[in-house]
Amino acid sequence: MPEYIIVYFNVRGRCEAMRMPLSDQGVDWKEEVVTIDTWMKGDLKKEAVFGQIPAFKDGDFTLYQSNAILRHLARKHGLYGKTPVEAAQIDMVNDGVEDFRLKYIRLIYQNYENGKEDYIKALCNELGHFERILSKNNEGKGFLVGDQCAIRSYC
Ligand SMILES: CCCCC[C@H](O)/C=C/[C@H]1[C@@H](SC[C@H](NC(=O)CC[C@H](N)C(=O)O)C(=O)NCC(=O)O)CC(=O)[C@@H]1C/C=C\CCCC(=O)O
Repeated sequence: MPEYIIVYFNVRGRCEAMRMPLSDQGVDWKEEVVTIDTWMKGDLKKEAVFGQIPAFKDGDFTLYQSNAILRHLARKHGLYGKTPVEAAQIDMVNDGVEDFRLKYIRLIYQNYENGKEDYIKALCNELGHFERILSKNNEGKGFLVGDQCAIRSYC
């Protein structure tokens, strides 16, 4: 029985960034897929610390906030760099991805028809930030930071 359970809607959304490292590291997990109807009943929302999912169950421990879940997995599975500086660099990239994700979510949920053209135009610049970070590590031949995979190397 896997010790990890991801509780989330039936979308990639905020959980694909967990699924890829777990899969690549050969770590098993179970999915508890939440339907909209179940969510609208309100029990799960009431139970959620901030009224939202994903939730991540690690044995008897349940964690909310997707970025906290990623950092938890990074610490547990050696994906958080070798030094405090490398961990801080990984946090910086994770926060950069969060900024990028929020722009995507605003586009999807608030401004799709009027915003999609500008969003696509800005994509090269947005992704360029991450390319420049990669290029600075071992002339782009390395990982995000240091000389090993990190939790944010996957997306
Ligand atoms: C009744 C509303 C159902 C919404 C389901 C829908 O699939 C939404 C998904 C998008 C949300 S995640 C769901 C949201 N949780 C959070 O925003 C958590 C934020 C927290 N800071 C964290 O964990 O980091 C939530 O619980 N909504 C319900 C509520 O009552 O508030 C944000 C996304 O990224 C999800 C997907 C967006 C687009 C889907 C595109 C296709 C894909 O990625 O597969």
